[in-house]
Amino acid sequence: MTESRSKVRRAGPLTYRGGAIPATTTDQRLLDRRGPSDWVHTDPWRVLRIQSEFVEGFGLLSEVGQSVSVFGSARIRPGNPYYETGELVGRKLAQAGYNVITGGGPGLMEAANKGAQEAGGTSIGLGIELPFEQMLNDYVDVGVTFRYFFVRKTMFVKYSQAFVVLPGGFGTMDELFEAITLVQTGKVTRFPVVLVGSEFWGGLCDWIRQTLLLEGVISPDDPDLMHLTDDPDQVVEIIRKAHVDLARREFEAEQVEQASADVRAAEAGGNGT
Ligand SMILES: CC(C)=CCNc1ncnc2c1ncn2[C@@H]1O[C@H](COP(=O)(O)O)[C@@H](O)[C@H]1O
Repeated sequence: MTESRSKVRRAGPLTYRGGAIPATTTDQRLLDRRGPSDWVHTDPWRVLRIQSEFVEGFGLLSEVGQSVSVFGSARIRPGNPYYETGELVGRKLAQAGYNVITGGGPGLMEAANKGAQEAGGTSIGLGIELPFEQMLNDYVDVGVTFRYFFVRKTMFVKYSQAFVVLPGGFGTMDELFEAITLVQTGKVTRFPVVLVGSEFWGGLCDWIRQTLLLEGVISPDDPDLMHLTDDPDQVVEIIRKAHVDLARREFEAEQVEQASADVRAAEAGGNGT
C-alpha cells in the first residue's frame, strides 16, 4: 500500500482514506468561509431561530412552579384605579403561592409584576420585540424577550395554570379569546379564565350571552368558561377552587381507571383457571 493511500482522516462519525480525504477540515469550512449572507433571511434559517426561541422559553420556564398569566393594557398608567387593581391581583396571587407571568411590558403588565415582586413572589415577563425600543419593566425578576408572537403565546399557555384578564385593548382581547378558544376546543383542560372589572367587561359578557348565544354560534355552557369579578381575593379563590376541582376530577378518573384495570385483571385470572 502506498503512503498516501494509508492516510486516514476521521471527521466526527465519518472516516476518509487516501484520495477521499477532503482538502479542508470541517472547522476550516465553518470558520474560514466568507460568502453571501442572504441565507440568514430565508425561511429554513428562520425555522432554526423559531426552534431556538422554543428552546430558550422551555429552558427558562420548565422549572418554575405553579403560575398564573396576567394580561392587560400596555397603556394604563400608575394613578389609574385599574393599575392599583393589577398590583393587588399580582400581590394576592404571589401570596397564594403562584408565580405571576405577564407580557413584561408597561401598564397593567407592570402593575401585576410589581404586586408580585413586592409580595416576594416570582415575577416573570415574557416580552416581545416590537418596532419601537422597549425594555422589560423594572418589576420583572425573570424575563425573556421573544421575536415571534406565536412562540411567546405558547409559553403563556404551557407554563401557567390560569389566565387573569385585566382591562385592555386588542392585545388583551387576543390573549383572552385565544385562551377561551383553547378551553372551548379541549386543547387545554386545566384552565380557569378570570376577567377582572365588571364595568369594563360587563358589556362584552352581555354581548356574548345576548348575541353569540342567541345566534347559536357558541354552546350554552360556553359563557361559563369565563369568570367575572372585581375582587382580587376572589380572583385567587376562583383559581384555587378550579384547581382543587380539577385535582379531584383527575383523582376520580384515576380511581375509575384503576378499578376497571382490576376488573380486567381479575377476569383474565378467572379465565386462566
Ligand atoms: C406602550 C405600548 C403600546 C407598549 C407595547 N408593549 C408591549 N409589551 C409587551 N406586551 C405587549 C405590549 N403591547 C401589547 N402586549 C401584549 O398584549 C397585551 C396588551 O395589549 P393591549 O394594550 O391591551 O392592546 C398584554 O397582555 C401583552 O401580552
